[in-house]
Amino acid sequence: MTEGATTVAVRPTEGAARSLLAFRGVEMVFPNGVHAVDTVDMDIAPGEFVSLVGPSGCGKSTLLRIASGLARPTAGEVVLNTGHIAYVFQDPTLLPWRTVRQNVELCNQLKKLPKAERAEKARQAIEMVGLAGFENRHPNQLSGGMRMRASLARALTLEPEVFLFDEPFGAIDEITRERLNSELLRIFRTRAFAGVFVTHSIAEAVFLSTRVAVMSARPGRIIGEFDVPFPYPREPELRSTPEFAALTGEIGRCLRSGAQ
Ligand SMILES: Nc1ncnc2c1ncn2[C@@H]1O[C@H](COP(=O)(O)OP(=O)(O)OP(=O)(O)O)[C@@H](O)[C@H]1O
Repeated sequence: MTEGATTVAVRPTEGAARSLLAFRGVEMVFPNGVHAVDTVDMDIAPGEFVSLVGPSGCGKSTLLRIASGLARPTAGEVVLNTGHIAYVFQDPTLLPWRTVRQNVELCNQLKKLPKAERAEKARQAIEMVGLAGFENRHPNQLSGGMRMRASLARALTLEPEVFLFDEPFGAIDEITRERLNSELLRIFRTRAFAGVFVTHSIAEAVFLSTRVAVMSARPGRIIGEFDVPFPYPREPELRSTPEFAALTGEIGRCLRSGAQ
């Protein structure tokens, strides 16, 4: 499900250069004593697409949940300089009894937008994710990749300035995943949101991002940040260049050093 504008602290934007989303000393210890996240400081500026990679259970999803306001940190704070935030999960969470169009309209229906306006926003989002012609299908009539496109379209109708992705393509086959990566980049450049993307794939992180942040094993903290120098638009062939391999290798070494 996509989320509205709820978070720990929402402050008005004062200048274009400031961060849209900032983690300030964020720490998370669950009531059962699990220390999931240890002092994370990170800024995400407009135009940035930051991927988070780290060992399983290091607190990546927890950080996204905190950023979206779904969870409250036990120390520190998240500062969100926009009210427009959206979130997509690995599970597309579509309502099976609603068509693609009805699913994509859902958030704006809940926000009580006039019917014509929400229909137009849904039409644009469906077109943007390449689902035009499939509006009247139900989720069980779609492939996994198409369901994820529908989930993306639903989030896009919120016109997010900050877009959080929790491993959205993790359950999708390699070829479809690469195609969805390219399409997500096109949408990123058209809609100009700031992205935070959780993935287990270093190659996916490098292909998509302006920056990759590496987390240690639990309790997760940021142990390395890597700027990705490749200009956009990025073509799929980028993945087979020596420069791409060198950067993924460097990030892999950092990841292993913190994996314990
Ligand atoms: N509500 C909760 N109560 C207690 N422990 C939790 C809760 N939610 C998550 N955890 C634990 O916190 C740790 C971090 O979980 P989280 O889902 O954030 O990790 P992750 O890095 O996203 O993992 P993965 O890569 O496997 O998806 C895990 O050990 C998890 O079991």
